[in-house]
Amino acid sequence: MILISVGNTRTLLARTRDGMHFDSVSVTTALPPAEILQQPGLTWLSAPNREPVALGGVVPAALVAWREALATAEVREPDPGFFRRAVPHRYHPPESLGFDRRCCLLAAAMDFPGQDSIVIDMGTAIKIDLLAGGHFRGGRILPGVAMSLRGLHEGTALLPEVALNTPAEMLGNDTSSAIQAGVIHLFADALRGAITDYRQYSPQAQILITGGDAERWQPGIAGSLYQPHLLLRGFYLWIRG
Ligand SMILES: Nc1ncnc2c1ncn2[C@@H]1O[C@H](COP(=O)(O)OP(=O)(O)OP(=O)(O)O)[C@@H](O)[C@H]1O
Ligand SMILES: CC(C)(CO)[C@@H](O)C(=O)NCCC(=O)O
Ligand SMILES: [K+]
Repeated sequence: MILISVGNTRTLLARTRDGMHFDSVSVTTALPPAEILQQPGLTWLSAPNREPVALGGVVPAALVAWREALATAEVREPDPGFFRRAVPHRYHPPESLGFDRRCCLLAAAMDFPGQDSIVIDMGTAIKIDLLAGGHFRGGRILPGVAMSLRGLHEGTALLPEVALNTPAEMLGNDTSSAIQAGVIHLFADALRGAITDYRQYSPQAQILITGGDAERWQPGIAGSLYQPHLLLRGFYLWIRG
C-alpha cells in the first residue's frame, strides 16, 4: 500500500508491505502534487501496475490537488465511521477532529488495547491528546516549535531567527540565548504540565511521542516512547479497516 499524508509543512509519501515497516520520504506541502509525482526517486508512485493509494491530510486544498493528480489511480480515503467506532469521542463537531490526530489515536488504540495513552505529536502545530478507557477524551493544540521561533522573528524588529540548541540555559544573557531559553522551556513546561494534568485523569497513561520535532524533545520527557511512524501506522490500520 502507498500512503500519502498531507501535513501543513510536509507531505509524507510512504510505502508499506506489512503495515509495520514504512519506507517514507517527505516533500514540502507547498509543491503541486503533479510536480511531486515527477520527481526522480518517486517513480514508484506513478508506476504502471499501481498499488492502492491511501490519501489523507489536514490541508483541504492540497487534498483536492492530490485527487486530481491521482485521477487514474485506485485512491482510498479514510472512513470517518470506522474511526468513530474504533475511537469513540465527543469532539464537536465530530468531523472537525484533524486527520493526523485521528491517525495517531487509532494507532495508540489498536496497537495498545487496554492501555491509556497520552499522544504527543510535535508537528507544525503540537497536539497533546488523551486516549483513556479506549475513548478519545480531548486534547490541547499549541503552536509548533518552528512556528513559534518564526513568530518571534516576524513579529518584532530586533529578534533574529534562531536555531535551537538543547539543553537551554535557565537565564539567557544574549538575545539568541534568551530566545532559546524561552522557547525550549515553553515547550518543556507545556508538555510536562499536560502530562501532569492528564495523569490526574489517567495515572497509568503511557506517553507516545511523534512528529518532526519529537526526536529532540523525547529525551526530556521521562518514560516517553518515540514512535516515528505512529501517524502512518494509524493511517494504515484505518484504510485496512
Ligand atoms: N526537514 C524538515 N522540514 C521542515 N520541518 C522539519 C524538518 N525536520 C524537522 N522539522 C521540524 O518538524 C516540525 C514540523 O513537523 P512535521 O514534519 O511533523 O509537520 P507536519 O506533518 O507538516 O505538521 P502537522 O502534522 O502539524 O501538519 C517543524 O516544527 C520543524 O521544526
Ligand atoms: C491541529 C492540526 C493543525 C495539527 O496538524 C490539524 O490536526 C488540524 O488542522 N485539525 C483540525 C482542527 C482540530 O483538530 O480540532
Ligand atoms: K489555518
